[in-house]
Amino acid sequence: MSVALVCMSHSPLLEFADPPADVGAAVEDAFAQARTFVEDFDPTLVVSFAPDHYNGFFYELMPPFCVGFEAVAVGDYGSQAGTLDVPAALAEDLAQAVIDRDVDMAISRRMRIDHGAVQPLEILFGDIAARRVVPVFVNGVAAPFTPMRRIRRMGTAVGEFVATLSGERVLLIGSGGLSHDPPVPRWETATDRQRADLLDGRDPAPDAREARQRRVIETARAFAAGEAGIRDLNPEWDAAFLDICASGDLEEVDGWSPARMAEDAGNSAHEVRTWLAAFSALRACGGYDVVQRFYRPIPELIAGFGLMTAR
Ligand SMILES: O=C(O)CCC(=O)/C=C/C=C(\O)C(=O)O
Ligand SMILES: [Fe+2]
Repeated sequence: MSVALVCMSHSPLLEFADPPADVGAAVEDAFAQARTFVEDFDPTLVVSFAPDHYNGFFYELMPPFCVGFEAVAVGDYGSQAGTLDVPAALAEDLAQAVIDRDVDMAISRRMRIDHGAVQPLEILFGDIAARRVVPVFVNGVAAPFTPMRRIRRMGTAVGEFVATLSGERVLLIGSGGLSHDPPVPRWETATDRQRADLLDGRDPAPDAREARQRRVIETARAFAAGEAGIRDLNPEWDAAFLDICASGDLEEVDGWSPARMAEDAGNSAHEVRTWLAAFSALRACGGYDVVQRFYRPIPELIAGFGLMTAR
C-alpha cells in the first residue's frame, strides 16, 4: 500500500467567474502541478472526503459523515453528471472498519454527490469515472456540526483501514474550504421556499436550479466589487490552518468551535473538515511530507482558495 493526498478548495464559480488573468493562471498552474503529482502516483483507488450543498443530503436526515457504496453525481454548476466507479465491497469494508473503531459511520447504497465531490475528480482525472472512488460525505454546511476532534478520529479510522490495503495506491482527496462565506442558505435565516429545499430539495426543476445558481454567481460579482453582505475572506486564518495541515499536529484544531470558525472564516469554512479528515487519514498511514502548497484569496470565487499535496 502507498498513499498520497490532494486537498483543494472547490468553487461553483470556477466556470462562471473571471478573476484577474494572473490569478486565473496561478490557479491553473496549481491544478497542473497537482495533476502531474497524481499522474506520477497513479492511484488505483481514491478515497474522497467531500461536502454536499443540499443536493444529496438534506435536513430530513443529515448525518455528520457517510460512505457511499454507489454514487451518482447530480451535475450542478456545469459539473459532470453520472455514476462513479465505486468498488462497493471495498466501500462496505471501509465503513465496517470505521464503525469497528468506534466511529459511527452512516452509509448510503446510492449517494448523490455534487460539485463539492466532483470538481477535484474532474480537475485531477478529467472524468469522474476514470478511477475507482470511495466517496465519504463530510457535512460542511448544515449545522449542527460535529466537533473537529471527531472528524480527526473519523479520518484516522479511515486511514487505519487504508493502511491495510496491500497492493493499492490510495489517493486521499479533501475538497472544500478554506475561509469563505458563499450564499448557501442556512436554516435559521432561510425563507420558507429555501427551507423546503433544505429539508427535501432533491432534483430541483431546471428553472429552480438555475435561480439558485444565478444567486451565487450574482453574489460573487457583488463580493468582488466589495458590495456583498457576506463575510470577508480571512487569509491569516487560512495560513494558520494550512500550517497545521503541513505540520501534522492535527490535534491543534481539536478545540476549534464551530461558532468561532464561522465567525472568523465564514459559514462554509466548515468545509475544511474534509481536509482534516484526509490529513488525519494520511497521518494514520505514517508520517508525511507536503509536496505542494498553493494559496490565493480570490473574491471572484468567494474563496480563500487553497491546494495542498502530500505523501
Ligand atoms: O445552490 C445552492 O442553493 C446553494 C449554493 C451553493 O451550492 C454554493 C456552493 C458554494 C460552494 O460549494 C463553495 O464555495 O464551497
Ligand atoms: Fe462548497
